[in-house]
Amino acid sequence: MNSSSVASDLELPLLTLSLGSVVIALSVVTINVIASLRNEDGKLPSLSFWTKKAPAKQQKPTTLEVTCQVKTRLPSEYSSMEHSLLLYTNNIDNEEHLALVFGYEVSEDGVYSRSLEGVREGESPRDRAVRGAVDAEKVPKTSTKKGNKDPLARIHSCCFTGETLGSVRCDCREQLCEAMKRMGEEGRGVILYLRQEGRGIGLLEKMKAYNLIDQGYDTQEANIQLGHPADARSYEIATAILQDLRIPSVRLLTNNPHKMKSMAKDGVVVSERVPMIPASWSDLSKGEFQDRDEYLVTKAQKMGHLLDVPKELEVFSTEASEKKGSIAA
Ligand SMILES: Nc1nc2c(ncn2[C@@H]2O[C@H](COP(=O)(O)OP(=O)(O)OP(=O)(O)O)[C@@H](O)[C@H]2O)c(=O)[nH]1
Repeated sequence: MNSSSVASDLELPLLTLSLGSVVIALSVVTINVIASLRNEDGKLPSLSFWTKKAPAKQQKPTTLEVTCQVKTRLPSEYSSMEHSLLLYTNNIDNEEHLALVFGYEVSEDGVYSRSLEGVREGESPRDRAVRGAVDAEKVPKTSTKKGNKDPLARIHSCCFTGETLGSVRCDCREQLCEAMKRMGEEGRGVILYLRQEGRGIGLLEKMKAYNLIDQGYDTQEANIQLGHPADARSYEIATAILQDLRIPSVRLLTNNPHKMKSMAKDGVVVSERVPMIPASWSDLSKGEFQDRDEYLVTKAQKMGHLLDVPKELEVFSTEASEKKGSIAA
């Protein structure tokens, strides 16, 4: 027997041995994997589990798109003029944001929604009427820039407690009514009614914030105590809606400088800021204050709102911290 035949005699059992170990190792791994897949009742997952594809990663769209889905005429007791209520959807959030347009007009230089009035394939005249669009042949083919005074605009975040329930913890209802009244008087204007309850933190968290306010925190501190930013809103949807409405430039009804900066950044010109001064602040001599006065003082003194605080209300800047002190103790 030569040395090479001894080597080949040894190689075969060694190879068989290693293949055997690999097979055993693979079986142990398979048994463990199957065991880990069993449900609590010991059964293996159904066929759909094995055939299900991994969920595609949700890509956030890079370009914001807003679409007006429907428009309707709305006479309101808050204004001398009826307005058009437009409901928008978008590709960034699932909210139905709204625009209240005073002086909606489908004409070459009018304010109207491009996305609503645009001709959609296969739709009948009735379909157009149901979603509130004019007859397709009435939509202008060209457009010219309006030369008139810029329309009033307001970006308004919704407030269920103030607007629906009449809460006086804030001035939201007064601001909405005032904006509608002024736009009715001018015969033009647009309110962008954004579904951003509680400065973007939602009703549940806003109600918790109210309880903290009742314990002595102010409106800004309450948000922060709950782990939220003082203001969680952004306004790019408002700008996109204005662009859809062919409004390049506005007179913005606001005391909030962040809204103005945001408009300008996204390409809408704010040619003028029209302040919103609470009606009750014109005469505080009776010394009758409401919760919202303290709220507005905080906005002016801590959140950058452009409001001159009357001297009668300066008491609120120190009172809150004293109350908090007593809670901490
Ligand atoms: N988190 C929180 N939200 C509040 C409180 N009070 C009112 N809000 C919300 O604040 C928002 C008020 O929005 P706006 O009136 O549009 O905004 P603003 O920042 O006051 O700016 P201008 O009114 O334009 O000057 C609404 O979403 C309300 O629900 C509060 O104490 N805490």
